[in-house]
Amino acid sequence: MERLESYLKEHFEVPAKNPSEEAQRRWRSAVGLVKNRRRRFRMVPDLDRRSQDEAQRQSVQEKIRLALVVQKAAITFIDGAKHKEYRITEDIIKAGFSINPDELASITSKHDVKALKMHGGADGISKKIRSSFDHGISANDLDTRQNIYGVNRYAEKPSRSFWMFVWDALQDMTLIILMVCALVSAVVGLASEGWPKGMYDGLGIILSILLVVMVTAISDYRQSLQFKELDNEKKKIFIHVTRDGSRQKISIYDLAVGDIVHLSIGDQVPADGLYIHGYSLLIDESSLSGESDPVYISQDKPFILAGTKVQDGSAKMMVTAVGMRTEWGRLMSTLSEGGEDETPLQVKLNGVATIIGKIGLMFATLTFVVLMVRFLIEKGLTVGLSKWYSTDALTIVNYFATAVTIIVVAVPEGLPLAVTLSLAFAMKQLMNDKALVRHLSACETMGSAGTICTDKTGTLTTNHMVVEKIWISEVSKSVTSNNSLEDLTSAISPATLSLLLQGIFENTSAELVTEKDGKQTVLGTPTERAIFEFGLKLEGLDAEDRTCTKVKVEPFNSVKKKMAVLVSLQNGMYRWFTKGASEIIVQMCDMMIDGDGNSVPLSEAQRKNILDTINSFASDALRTLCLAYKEVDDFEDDADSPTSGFTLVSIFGIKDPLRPGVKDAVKACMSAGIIVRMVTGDNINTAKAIAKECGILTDGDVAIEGPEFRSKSPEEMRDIIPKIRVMARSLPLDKHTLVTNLRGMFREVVAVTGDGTNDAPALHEADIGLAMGIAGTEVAKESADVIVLDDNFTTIINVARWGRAVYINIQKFVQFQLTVNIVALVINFVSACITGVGIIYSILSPMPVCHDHSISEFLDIPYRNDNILTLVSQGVLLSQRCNCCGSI
Ligand SMILES: Nc1ncnc2c1ncn2[C@@H]1O[C@H](COP(=O)(O)OP(=O)(O)OP(=O)(O)O)[C@@H](O)[C@H]1O
Ligand SMILES: [Ca+2]
Repeated sequence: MERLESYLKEHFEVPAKNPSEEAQRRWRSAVGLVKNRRRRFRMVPDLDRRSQDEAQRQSVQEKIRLALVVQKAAITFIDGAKHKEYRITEDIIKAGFSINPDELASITSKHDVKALKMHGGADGISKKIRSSFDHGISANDLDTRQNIYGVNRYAEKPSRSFWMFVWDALQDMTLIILMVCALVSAVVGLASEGWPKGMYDGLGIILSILLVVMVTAISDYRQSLQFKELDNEKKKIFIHVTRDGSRQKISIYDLAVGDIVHLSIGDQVPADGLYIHGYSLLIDESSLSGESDPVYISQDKPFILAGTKVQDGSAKMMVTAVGMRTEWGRLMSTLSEGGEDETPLQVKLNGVATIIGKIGLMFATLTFVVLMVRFLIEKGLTVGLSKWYSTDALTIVNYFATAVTIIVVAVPEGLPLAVTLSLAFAMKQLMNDKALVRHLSACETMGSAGTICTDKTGTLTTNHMVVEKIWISEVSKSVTSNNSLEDLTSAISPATLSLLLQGIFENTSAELVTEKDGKQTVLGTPTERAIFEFGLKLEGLDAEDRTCTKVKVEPFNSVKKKMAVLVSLQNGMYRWFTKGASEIIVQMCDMMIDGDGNSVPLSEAQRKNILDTINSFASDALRTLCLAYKEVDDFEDDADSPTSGFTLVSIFGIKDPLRPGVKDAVKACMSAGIIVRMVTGDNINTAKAIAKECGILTDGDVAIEGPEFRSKSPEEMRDIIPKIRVMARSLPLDKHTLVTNLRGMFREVVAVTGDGTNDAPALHEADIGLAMGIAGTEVAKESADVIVLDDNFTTIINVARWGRAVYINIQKFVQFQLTVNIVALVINFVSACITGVGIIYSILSPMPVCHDHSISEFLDIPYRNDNILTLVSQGVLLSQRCNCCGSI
């Protein structure tokens, strides 16, 4: 047993995530006896093909990179470069457009500034494609538009038909041998015993083979449909556009040339386009060109390519090319599906199948030898060995078939596939439970997770934020009802109020939009929406015209934890507004506004008072944000916003209630031995209050702030990490460090949740990365293994449950399958003298049984990372007790 164990360890062990190519090749070559390679390895990637694809992708990338660099150079230096002639066909004119689709596409893909100028810039082009920056396109002529300029889809490989699966199932070596046996048996039988009696044996074998083939093919086919469905689900991406004058969310597949797309941080650009308007838009082109330096996009360099990612900033873009007319489309269509990395369990079971297969082969040979010897002895004793009849040949063929049957029965080909089947089943169920599993192995790994590092905002809380308290010019007020709002407006001077409103409405990334049905809604992140809606409520009481223009915007990101805008005032001055994490903003302030709206120096007592107010808001589990401003005479174009000399305007306390069910989910985790840790960008007191509420933080646990955590030495980290339950004011990098250490120092299996672009490294590093489906950015989703569609912590627990369910069911399945195999083997061998050919056997056997009602119990079953070999021995024991034969 021990030797077997080390054999399995040596050859059949791969890490769950990003296995090395060497490990992947090793186990493949260690798999001996395989009856049907095509089927057995259907679910694992073809490594040669994968490296070919990778090479191809790199060469295409290199071409794009060169094209970009050379084109840029060519346009600057060779001015008179000849342009290809594009014709405007009848169809284009009839549809009311006046630019050729290929020409339009080439302007963006080749960064052709000259051609762009020739067509009158983005403005000129928008007229030629009947779009407008403010209204977008009209949805009425979408079809004509898509007819002429194409649809935003990439050429896909046709999916495999049912008959291809039948063909695959027929590639089984043992089945082929049996078919030959059947033919021989039929021919010889016909010759010696005549029609129809002589046919029976052969026909029997053929029918059984057909049955096995059909059952196999049907199950494989159904599974492939299921995977396809999940695959389509993965590709569903939505994006904001302006169409018919209103902002709406559409699938990227419905995007058409002329659409005005709103891009924000973390988005993947869905089509080629021209930049119209925006703020510090930074684009990461590495997915396309391999070039790792991000580029700033502006009016002078307005070309944005599909497949690139928005690293910072926000912008509006007009689509100029979609689908296969973009470089990205071409790149995507050259790639075949590389295949999903195999899961550790799959690999291990391949090892087990190999061992059993070898035993089976031994038994088969032995059986054949025993049968032959017996036959020869009997023959020698009766008719003598010199006389041979055709019935003898028939007997030998039948013996041979029996031996082959033993192999059919003994090699548990279904074992590795059962993992896939079981995981696929769990994936489907999880899909209904609002978790989209992107990688099969995640489901399996999740079952063994020992730690979950979770976000706070939106995961533990509902993300429906409302401003509940405000502090302004030294008065702190609760503002949940209309009365209290009136109280507020009467307590502060009009000048103060107008400053507050300006700060709210200028310094925001939220937007008031009119939807298709004429309703007005506020778009933006929940925090932004809360403050904006609060502003709207206030404004209703005191309508104020806002007469300043935005000059510069520094969008919010979770590293800086603040955002800033610069507005120009009517008196020729400029004013910076900033808002963000309370402690950070307060540090930047040395003044505050008083009741009359004047800026007065901040005394130490007042500063202390302010910090106390922040803490008291935070202890009520409110999210705190500060708003401040600073007036300046002038500004530099590429300088960042100032970091000192601000005047504090107000502190907001925003309520974000706990999600229902989170408390129970945390409890369930605890009793299952999974530790929940909260890693949040929010204030430590807010974090602590929420953590206590949902049971994550109890007495004796540690809550720490990101900066303090960062400054710890490795030894101190080793001490403190197991105790950390809450990490507040963390940077995305802190999350990454925590995960790396938990995995490295403590060998824990770590699940991590994340939503931001900056969370991507931690999601990637974790054993299981879970991205938020609603609040999460495309970049985060791409690095994750599971997408939590409803952003709910309870869903994460369901993933863990299913992970365990899968493991436990596979345990059961292994036991069952081995019992069947071993019993069949023994019976076949023992009854070697009887030439019965029975091959009615397949993975008909247990479709892993996990029903909804039982799933909740799985977390209660203590998780044991049992060695598969323990299972094998259990299986053997079980088979000794079992006196029924399931297969013959
Ligand atoms: N739009 C915004 N403008 C300015 N400041 C903001 C904005 N959104 C959040 N903040 C501030 O930045 C802080 C950190 O936000 P961050 O996105 O890093 O984490 P989070 O989303 O609050 O927490 P979690 O990591 O739990 O989701 C918040 O606590 C808040 O004070
Ligand atoms: Ca976050």
